[in-house]
Amino acid sequence: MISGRIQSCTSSSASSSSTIPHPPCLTSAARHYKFPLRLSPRALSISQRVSRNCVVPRYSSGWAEAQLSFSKSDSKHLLPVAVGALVTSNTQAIPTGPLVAEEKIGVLLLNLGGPETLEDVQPFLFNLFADPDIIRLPRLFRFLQKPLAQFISVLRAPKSKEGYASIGGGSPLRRITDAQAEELRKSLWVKNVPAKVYVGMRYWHPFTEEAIEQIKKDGITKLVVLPLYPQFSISTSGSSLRLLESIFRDDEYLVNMRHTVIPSWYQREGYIKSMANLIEKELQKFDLPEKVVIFFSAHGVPLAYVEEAGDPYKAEMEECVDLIIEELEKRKITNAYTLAYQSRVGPVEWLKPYTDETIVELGRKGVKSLLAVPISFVSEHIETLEEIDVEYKELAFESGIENWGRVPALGCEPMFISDLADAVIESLPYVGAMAVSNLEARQSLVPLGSVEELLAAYDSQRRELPPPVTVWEWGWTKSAETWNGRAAMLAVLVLLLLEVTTGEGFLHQWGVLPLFR
Ligand SMILES: C=CC1=C(C)c2cc3[nH]c(cc4nc(cc5[nH]c(cc1n2)c(C)c5CCC(=O)O)C(CCC(=O)O)=C4C)c(C)c3C=C
Ligand SMILES: [Fe+2]
Repeated sequence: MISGRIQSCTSSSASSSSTIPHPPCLTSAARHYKFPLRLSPRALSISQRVSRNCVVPRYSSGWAEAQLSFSKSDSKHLLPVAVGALVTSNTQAIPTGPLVAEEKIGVLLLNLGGPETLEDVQPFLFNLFADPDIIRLPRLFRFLQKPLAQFISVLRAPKSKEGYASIGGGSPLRRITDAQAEELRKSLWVKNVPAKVYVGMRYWHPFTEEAIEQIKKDGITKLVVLPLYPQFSISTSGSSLRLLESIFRDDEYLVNMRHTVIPSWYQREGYIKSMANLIEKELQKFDLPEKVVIFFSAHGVPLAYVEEAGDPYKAEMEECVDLIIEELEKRKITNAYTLAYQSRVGPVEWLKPYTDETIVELGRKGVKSLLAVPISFVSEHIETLEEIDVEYKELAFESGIENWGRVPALGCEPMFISDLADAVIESLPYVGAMAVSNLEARQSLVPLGSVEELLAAYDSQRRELPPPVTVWEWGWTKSAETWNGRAAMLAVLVLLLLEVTTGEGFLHQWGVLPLFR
C-alpha cells in the first residue's frame, strides 16, 4: 500500500517541486508508505489507472488522503509509471474552485457507434477500416488507407450484414448509449451537478464531430470526456481520443474550453460490484451454480498492439477480471473461471486464448456448465447478441457443454450509472488543470491524463503495427492459412496500386473506385 496526500482543488497557489518530500526508494516491498504529496492531474490520472483504489480529494478539505494500493497483479511496467508520476510529475496548481453559477458542465460519452440499418453496414465498415488506429499502414502506404478501407469494407459487408440482419437489422448501440446518457444526466442532477450529457460515436451517427458542434452551441465551459470502454485500448478509447485531439487542436473555442479525460475506469468499485451482481444473479439460474465455469469473454485486439505498441488493454482486462473474482469471493462465490478473447478479424495473431478454442477445450475437459460474461463493453451489441448468444452457444453445445448462460451487458444498471456519475464528479476538480496556456493546450489537447502523453506512454514511437486485416508481409509464416491470406492480400494490393495509378481496372468497372467523383 502506498498512501500519499493529494492537494485539495480549493487551493489556487502554485507549488514547486521543492514541496515534494524526497521519497525513499519505492520497491514492491514498500507495502505501507505515507508521505505528503501534491499530485498533478496527470499523476493522479495515471495513479488512478494503475492503482486499485485512489481516493480523489473532495472539494472543500485542505488536503485529502490518497490511497494507492498496488497488488501482486499490478503489472510490473505500470507500477514504475505510477510511482514515477507520484514522485516526479509536475506539481502545477490546480486552478479550479467551487462550481460557479456561470459554469456550464458537459459530459461527452465516447463510443464506437454501429450501423442502424443494413444499408449503413458498408459505410460504417469503411469508417472503421479507414481509422489508422484500426488498420495501421506503413507511412509510405498511408495514401492507400481509404482505398483499402473501401475494398475491405465492400468485401466484409455481406458477412457483417448477415450478422446485423440476425439481430434485427441494425446495431442497438445508439439506442442504448442514448439511454445511458440520459440516465447519467439524471444521476448527475440528483447529485447536484447540473450537466448536459453528449454522445460522440467514432464510426457512425451521432459522430464525435456532431457532438462537439452541439457542445459549442450550448456554450459548455467545462467538459468531462468519458469513453464508454471500461478498459483502455489504443484501438478504442485511444482512437476516439486521438480524433478529439485533432478536432480540439484546430478550434479556438475548444482550445479555450477546460476539459478532462477519464481514460479508463474498470477498477471502480461501482463497476466491479455491478458486474459481480449480474454474475451472481445469472449463476442462480443454473441447477448447480457452484459447478458453473465463469467464462469472461473480451473483445480481442491484434497481439502486436499489446506487444509492440504497449497497449495496456490486456493488463487492464486481466486486472479487471481479478477484481471481479475478488468481489465474488467476498460473497463466497468461488467458481472456476477463465478469460478468453473473441471477435478477431483477419489473419494476424490476436490476443490469446481465443474464445472459440477455449470453449472447445473446456468441453473436451468435461466442463458441463458455462456462464459467458462479456467484459469489454457495457452495451449489448452484435458481438454479444450474435457471436456469443448464437455462434458460441452453438459451439458450446457441439463441444459437450450442456448448460449455457450469458450475463447481460450493464446497460443502464442503476449502480453502474450512479458510479459513472461519481467518476464524473470526482474528475471535475481537475478539469483544465494542466492547460496553462493556449499554446500548451494546442500541443497537448486533453489536460487531465493529457491524451498525447497518455498515448505516448503506451505508443511512444507510434510504431507501425501489422494491420489487423493483414495487407502483406514477407517471410515465413505460422500457418498455411496466414500465408494464403497474406498472398491474397498482396495480390489485392498490387491490383489496387495498379488501379489507383492507372485509373483502370475491375474496381472502376464495378464503380467502387474512384472514391470521390
Ligand atoms: C473493447 C471493445 C472493442 C475492441 C478492443 C475492438 C477492437 C477492434 N475491432 C475491430 C473490428 C471490428 N469491430 C466491429 C464492431 C465493433 N467492435 C466493438 C468493440 C471493440 N472493438 C463494438 C462495440 C462493435 C460494434 C458492434 C455493433 O453492435 O455495431 C466490426 C464490425 C462488426 C463486424 O463486422 O464484425 C469490426 C469489423 C478491430 C479490427 C479491432 C482492433 C484493432
Ligand atoms: Fe471491434
